[in-house]
Amino acid sequence: MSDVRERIAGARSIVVKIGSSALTDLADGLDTGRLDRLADALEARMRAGTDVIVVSSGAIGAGIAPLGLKKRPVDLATKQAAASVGQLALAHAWGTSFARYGRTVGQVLLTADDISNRAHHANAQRTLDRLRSLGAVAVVNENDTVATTEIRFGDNDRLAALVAHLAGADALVLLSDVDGLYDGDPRRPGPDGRPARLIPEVAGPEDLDGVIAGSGGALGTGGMASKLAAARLSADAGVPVLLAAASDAAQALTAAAVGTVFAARSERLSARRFWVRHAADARGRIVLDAGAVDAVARRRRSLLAAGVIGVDGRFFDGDVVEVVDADGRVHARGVVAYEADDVRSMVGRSTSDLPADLRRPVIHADDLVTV
Ligand SMILES: Nc1ncnc2c1ncn2[C@@H]1O[C@H](COP(=O)(O)OP(=O)(O)O)[C@@H](O)[C@H]1O
Ligand SMILES: N[C@@H](CCC(=O)OP(=O)(O)O)C(=O)O
Repeated sequence: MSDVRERIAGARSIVVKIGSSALTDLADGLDTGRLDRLADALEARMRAGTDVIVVSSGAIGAGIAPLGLKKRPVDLATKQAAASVGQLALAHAWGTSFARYGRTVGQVLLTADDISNRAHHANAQRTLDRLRSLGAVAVVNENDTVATTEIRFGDNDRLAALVAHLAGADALVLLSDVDGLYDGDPRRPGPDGRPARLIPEVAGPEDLDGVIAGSGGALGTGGMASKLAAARLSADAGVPVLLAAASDAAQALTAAAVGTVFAARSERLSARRFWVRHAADARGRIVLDAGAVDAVARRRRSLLAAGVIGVDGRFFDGDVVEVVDADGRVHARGVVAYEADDVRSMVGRSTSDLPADLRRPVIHADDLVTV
């Protein structure tokens, strides 16, 4: 067995994320039979000595039928209403299912802000840790009712990867309705007519060359692209990932011998660079000319005012901003040294033209992380 699979099979603490499609269907809502089988596999892993945190999607999917809706809502307010109805059913179902084993469940609802805000982050960490030490299983979901478009994780794959980082987990398991990563959307044949092929192991970004990550099903949110982004985030945090079908949960959670595994980086990104790249909300954008993009993204230089051609948003020194090219493509994120209006006054000027208090780089190389 590969080292990565061994690491996941032997992990002392894991985060297991379960997608909407594994727990709900459009017509009948929450499927408690499937949820029970997942709880069986999770309980078995806990009894084998592993700490488990569950990230469960499915609130919106579980709220559709009770509200008399015919399909997954697309507007934010109806999604939030469905999530508020469905979350109650979802948490109750997890509670009832684990009660078969005498196991208590704690509900933890988080937003993106809670992960980037230091105080909230510490509180969430403490709650998860205490639930674990009390023998209860945390069931996490996004706090959909208060999350707005700006602060939404957008998908629970990313939330799960951030929770794995926050909890210092040794592995992340993503359980979906697909049995792994394919080189193209498995629902469609590729351009040459052949069926998509399963990729058993992703050792690094080069293994993703040519892979087409398609959209999700009728109930899922992010599709394969959000799982790949979550796998990359986890790799940076030093956490290996297993992507498998929820119907294979028992095998996935014992020998990890199914699905696709993603190796972690051998050296995890420092906490600060990880935060800049993945966790912090960007407060604005700085637009660069082509020379500055090359200097910053390829040659890892500090960003100087001379290469800046535009500034978007209101931000202050110390905030995280996106560094984009003239077409809006994001190349890096960084901690900006000035507030937005100061950067606006510096656009295109060489350092020697600037007043003495504006001569530091707009973003120092140590504070820049490519994306
Ligand atoms: N390259 C790919 N490999 C595997 N699945 C893919 C790929 N591209 C698109 N998909 C689709 O992504 C879906 C899983 O994403 P999603 O529906 O968001 O799942 P979940 O609800 O578990 O988060 C699968 O049903 C699959 O059809
Ligand atoms: N918080 C939402 C999560 C939506 C979501 O990310 O779904 P999925 O892509 O199935 O993991 C819900 O519970 O419906």
